[in-house]
Amino acid sequence: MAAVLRRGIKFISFGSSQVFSGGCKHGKTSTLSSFSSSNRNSSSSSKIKVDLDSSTGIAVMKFQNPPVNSMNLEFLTEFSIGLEKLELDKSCRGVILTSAQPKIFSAGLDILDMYGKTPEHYEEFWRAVQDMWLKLYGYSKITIAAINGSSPAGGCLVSMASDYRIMADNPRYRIGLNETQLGIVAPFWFKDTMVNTVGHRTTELSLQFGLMYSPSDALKIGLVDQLVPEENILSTATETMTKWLDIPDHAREISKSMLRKPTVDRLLASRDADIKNFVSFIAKDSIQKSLGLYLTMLKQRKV
Ligand SMILES: CCCCCCCC/C=C\C/C=C/C(=O)SCCNC(=O)CCNC(=O)[C@H](O)C(C)(C)COP(=O)(O)OP(=O)(O)OC[C@H]1O[C@@H](n2cnc3c(N)ncnc32)[C@H](O)[C@@H]1OP(=O)(O)O
Repeated sequence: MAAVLRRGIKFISFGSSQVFSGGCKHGKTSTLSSFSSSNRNSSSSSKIKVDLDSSTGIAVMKFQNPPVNSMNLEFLTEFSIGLEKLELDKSCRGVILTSAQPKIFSAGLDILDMYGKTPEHYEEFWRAVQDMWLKLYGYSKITIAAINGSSPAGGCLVSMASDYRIMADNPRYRIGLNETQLGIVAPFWFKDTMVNTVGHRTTELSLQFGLMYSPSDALKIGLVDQLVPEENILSTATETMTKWLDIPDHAREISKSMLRKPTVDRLLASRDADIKNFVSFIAKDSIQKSLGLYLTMLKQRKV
C-alpha cells in the first residue's frame, strides 16, 4: 500500500485548483487542495485516473486497467487510496466512478488473484477487497456510478456501494452478482449490499442463480436508478451530481451514515474471521478446480 502511495496516483486538476471559492455551500470552507502539485504528477502505472474540478467540487475517477478493469491487488489499493485522498480534500464534495475501457465498467475481482496463489496472497488480497468496500460503502461524500459497460460481481458491488447508479442503455451490457456461476459464493457483505439495494427476495433469486441483468431489467428491479444513452452518461452523471450537491452536506452525510453504518459495522466486527473464511474457502481444491474451469471457459470465450 505504501509503495502505491509513493508511486502516486494520477491526479489531473482543472478549474481553481488551489483556493476554492465556488460550489462549496453549506458551511464548507475554502481550502487549499490536499493534492499538492507534486501529487498531480502522472504515473504510467496508474490504474485509475482522477480528475478533480475544484470549481464544482466534482471528481471523476476513471478506471483504466485494460483490458477489462479487473480489480487486482494494485487496482484495489489505488482505488482505496484515491478515495481516501478525495475524502480528505475539502474542495471535493462528490465523486463519479466510471470506466475508460470501452464496453466494460469492471469485470469484477481479478480471478487470477484468487487462483493458484499462496494463503498469504489470498489474505492480502481479501483485506484489500474489504478495505475498498469499507471505504466506498461508508464514504462521507457523494458517489455516483456512471456504469458505461458490463459490471459483473465485484463491478456490481462497486456500483451498488455508490449512492446513485446511472447505466448506459446498451442491451449488450450486463450487471449482477454472478459468483455462483463461477462456483463461488458472494460473501455476506456483498449480499447485505444487494439486500440494501434491491430487497431480500430479489437478492435471494439473484445470488442463487448468479443472475446477470440487462440494463432494462436492472432498472426494473432497482439495481440501477437510471438509464441513459451511452454518449450522455458522463454529462448526466455530472448534472445529477449537481442536484445532490444542492443538499446540505452534513444532513445528507448523517442520513447516509444512519442507513449504511450498521452494514459497515457488521464487517468491521468480523474482518479477521471473514478473511479466514475467504482463505480457507478459496484454497479448497474443489473451488480452485471451479475457478480453473471458469478461467478456461473465459479464455475460450465461452462465458
Ligand atoms: C462459506 C462462505 C465463504 C465466503 C467466501 C467468499 C468467496 C467469494 C470470493 C470472491 C467473490 C468474487 C467476486 C468477483 O468479482 S469474481 C469475478 C467475476 N467476474 C466475471 O465473472 C467476469 C468474467 N468476464 C467476463 O464476463 C468478460 O470478460 C467481460 C464481459 C467482462 C468482458 O468481455 P470481453 O470484452 O469479451 O473480454 P474477454 O472476455 O475477452 O476478456 C478479456 C481478457 O480479460 C480476462 N478477464 C475477464 N474477466 C476477468 C476477471 N474477472 N479476472 C481476470 N481476468 C479476466 C479474460 O480472460 C481475457 O483474458 P485473455 O484471454 O488472456 O485475453
